Amino acid sequence: MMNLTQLVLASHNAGKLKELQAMLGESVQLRSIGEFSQVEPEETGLSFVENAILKARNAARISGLPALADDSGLAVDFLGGAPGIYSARYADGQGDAANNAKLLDALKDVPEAERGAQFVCVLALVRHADDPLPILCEGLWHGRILHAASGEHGFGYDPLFWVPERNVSSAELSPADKNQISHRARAMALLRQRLGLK
Ligand SMILES: O=P(O)(O)OP(=O)(O)OP(=O)(O)OC[C@H]1O[C@@H](n2cnc3c(O)ncnc32)[C@H](O)[C@@H]1O
Ligand SMILES: [Mg+2]
Repeated sequence: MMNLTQLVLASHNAGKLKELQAMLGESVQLRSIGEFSQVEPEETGLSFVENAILKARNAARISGLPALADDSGLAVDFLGGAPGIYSARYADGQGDAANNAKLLDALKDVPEAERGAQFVCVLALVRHADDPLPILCEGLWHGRILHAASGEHGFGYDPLFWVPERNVSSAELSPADKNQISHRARAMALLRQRLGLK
């Protein structure tokens, strides 16, 4: 179908690169789009799917390689699904710590039973910039938002995301464990199937 020994990852997020490369193993080498350009495309889509496709096309255009994009985020029930596709920009671009502080504040007096949330991941793979048939795979991960940060692993909202099936925060999971059960792991398992890998 396509030469999959090398793919460019359409992401400037080092945490995603690490997780996705670990999931793919050695048969596929992921090259960061950062090798080709430091300019991040504007994420103008209204859905994870649209933003993933937009990022993948942009990276394929810049690199000349097939491109994989990951658009992900945290959808909090009490906030009607926010921050959702705006998760990275929740605190106006001030970064992970500010995003987490804003989320804790928004849920300050919200009781346990109403703190449900899900991580969402959409992976988009395009063979070239104008690919009319991108491969799309999604994964969800259900959990709850903690009252305080806990754990040192992972990135982003991991310290605030309680994982019911393990009784720890997702930042307390080992990287290998997170990569077995996360939203990204589920999306990647589907992608591997679609590509006939493994
Ligand atoms: O767009 P790229 O360059 O890939 O990098 P990004 O960090 O901007 O990525 P997104 O636009 O997809 O935004 C995802 C947001 O959701 C958060 N997020 C996604 N997956 C996560 C995970 O596994 N653990 C913790 N936070 C996660 C992440 O920290 C960002 O704030
Ligand atoms: Mg982004």
